[in-house]
Amino acid sequence: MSKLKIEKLSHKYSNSWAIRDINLEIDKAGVVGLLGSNGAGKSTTMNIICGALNQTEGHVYVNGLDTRKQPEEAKMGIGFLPQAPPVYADLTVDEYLTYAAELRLIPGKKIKIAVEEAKERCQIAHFSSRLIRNLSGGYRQRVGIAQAIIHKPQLVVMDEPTNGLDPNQLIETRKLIREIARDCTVLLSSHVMSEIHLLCREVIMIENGRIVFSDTMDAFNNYMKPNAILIKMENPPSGEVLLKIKGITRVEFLNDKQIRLYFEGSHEIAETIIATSVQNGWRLQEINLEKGLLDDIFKQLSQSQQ
Ligand SMILES: Nc1ncnc2c1ncn2[C@@H]1O[C@H](COP(=O)(O)OP(=O)(O)OP(=O)(O)O)[C@@H](O)[C@H]1O
Repeated sequence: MSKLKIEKLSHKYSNSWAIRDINLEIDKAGVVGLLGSNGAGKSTTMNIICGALNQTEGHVYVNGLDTRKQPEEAKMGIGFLPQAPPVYADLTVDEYLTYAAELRLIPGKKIKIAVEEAKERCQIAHFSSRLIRNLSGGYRQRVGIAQAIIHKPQLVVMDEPTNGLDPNQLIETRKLIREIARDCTVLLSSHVMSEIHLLCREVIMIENGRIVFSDTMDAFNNYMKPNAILIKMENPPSGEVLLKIKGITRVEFLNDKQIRLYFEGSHEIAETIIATSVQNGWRLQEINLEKGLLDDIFKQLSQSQQ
């Protein structure tokens, strides 16, 4: 049974759609990244998965349970770290985690042990009686993560968990997330591509409320690399001659002047093609790396990181 299954999920705020027709299924442990620029729809999707927001259309199943029809049972299997950690600054770590355990309906006798275990896993036991307001951002985030795992859920949803952390805190928090994901699925959102690369086994990319990519990290790496080049030559040679250029793996004639060349290796292939064309009088008129949609996505992502 899949840990998380989403079917035709859409959500509308007043009269505009924030997410549209999201479908996905996750059934293994590990970190799954939800990648998208600001406003792409990550938080909306996560809030719906965790029952903090009711969707306009579609279904979410956690461990096979429909989150709208059986919300209490479904929520037993979910831990949630929202974008702003839901901690109370005036409570100590112990007081807050005890409260979180009660909210999660952990039986009274088992609360103490659940709090101790969560503190141990998040390495915050030495701060048990410290007021949360006196913790650094990184440790406050650890307390947020501790409340998300206190009931040992199989699915932990974290909305931009490393946002605003300094470089040291970032490394430590990512390490902790990796450890947590050893025995459960962590669905983590980020608008930072490098973070997704570092942490995730699978990637779901969302733009303008729609999934534009969903596959393994390896497939994502291949998808991100442009591997075709479109050229136009006045006097092109045969395909066999083009295949002799180092790195070219396939030649596709689109018409007698336009050709798509598939290649392996670096983008310097463009320079090789230009030089070879000049030497042989092929009269190259146009040359473009083919990336299509990705250019737009990258532009948006880089803008959102500025
Ligand atoms: N409460 C709201 N009322 C109206 N529109 C909203 C509301 N919350 C989000 N939106 C809009 O829905 C879209 C998706 O927002 P969402 O917060 O889900 O994106 P996100 O990918 O999480 O972005 P960010 O990284 O900035 O949090 C955006 O256009 C946003 O402006």
